[in-house]
Amino acid sequence: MDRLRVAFLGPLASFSHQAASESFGNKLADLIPHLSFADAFAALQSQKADYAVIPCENSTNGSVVQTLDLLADRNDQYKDVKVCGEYYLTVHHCLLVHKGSYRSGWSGYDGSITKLYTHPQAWGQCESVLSQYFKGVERQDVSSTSKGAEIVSKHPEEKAAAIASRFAAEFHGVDVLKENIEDRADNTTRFLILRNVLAEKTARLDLEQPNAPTSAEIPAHDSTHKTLITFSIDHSSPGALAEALLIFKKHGLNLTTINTRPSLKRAWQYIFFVECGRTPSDENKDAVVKALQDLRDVTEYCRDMGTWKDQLGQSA
Ligand SMILES: O=C(O)C(=O)C[C@]1(C(=O)O)C=C[C@@H](O)C=C1
Repeated sequence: MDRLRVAFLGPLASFSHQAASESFGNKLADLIPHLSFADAFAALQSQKADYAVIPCENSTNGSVVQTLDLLADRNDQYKDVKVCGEYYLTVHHCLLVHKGSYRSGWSGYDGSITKLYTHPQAWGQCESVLSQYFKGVERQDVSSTSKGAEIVSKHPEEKAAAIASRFAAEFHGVDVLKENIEDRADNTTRFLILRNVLAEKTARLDLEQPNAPTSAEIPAHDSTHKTLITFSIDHSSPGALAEALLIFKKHGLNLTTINTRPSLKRAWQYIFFVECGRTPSDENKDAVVKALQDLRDVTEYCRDMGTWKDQLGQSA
């Protein structure tokens, strides 16, 4: 069988790398780092990659809006990209400093760090430590947590630290000044596994997560398949959103999350991202197709973004 090409946000040792290697670890796969989520989407659309592993939400900090904006696909750039799986990664952040720069460790830390680097999504996962020890310290967004670690490794002259994983510290040869700086021990990021629907070999892959969080750790949804549908509505028509959401109920589809992003067509008009779940049965096997037919009557546009196995609580 051909090797699978899996795109993720690099450089190596990012959390996305970890999610990609864990979710495709038992397959013949080449993991290909990309500079941005947009680059990974573009590689998937142009079939330079068969899959992409992209973060979409974090249990502490909420939605990854950059990913939602790419899924919104306002300019029809990624029309063959669909979701085919999900992966939950427990995310532990560390404060990383240039090798040998703080020899007495966290207990001897003198408050001299003047700059912090990380991916924008990580700040909101570590607010307690940041507000307690790094008030007023400059925060520099970088393209990924591992990019932050790489910068710190290359700049001994800066009094800087990066927020990234222990794996990134080892990979980039920097020291861990403090570990587990995330606000919550159960800090988890959900990654979507995307595929190009035109790539033949992606149609058959079974993507089970053997180590998925169990229902004791995270409450499971009462469903085993999830579907993502994006749509926009005519906001001037009273009840248009309620009407659209009732269609999910009519077809026995349980709403699990709803997100919005600006449509960028008119101010205060939105694209809705609705995830719904169902336990597959003979009765509901056409539920998604029927719901999409009905939605087309009440929405301005709507798009089926794929169906995949719910991994929450599957290993319980
Ligand atoms: O910067 C990384 O290491 C990433 O893989 C991105 C990302 C994200 O966007 O959510 C992934 C997991 C963590 O939540 C923090 C950052």
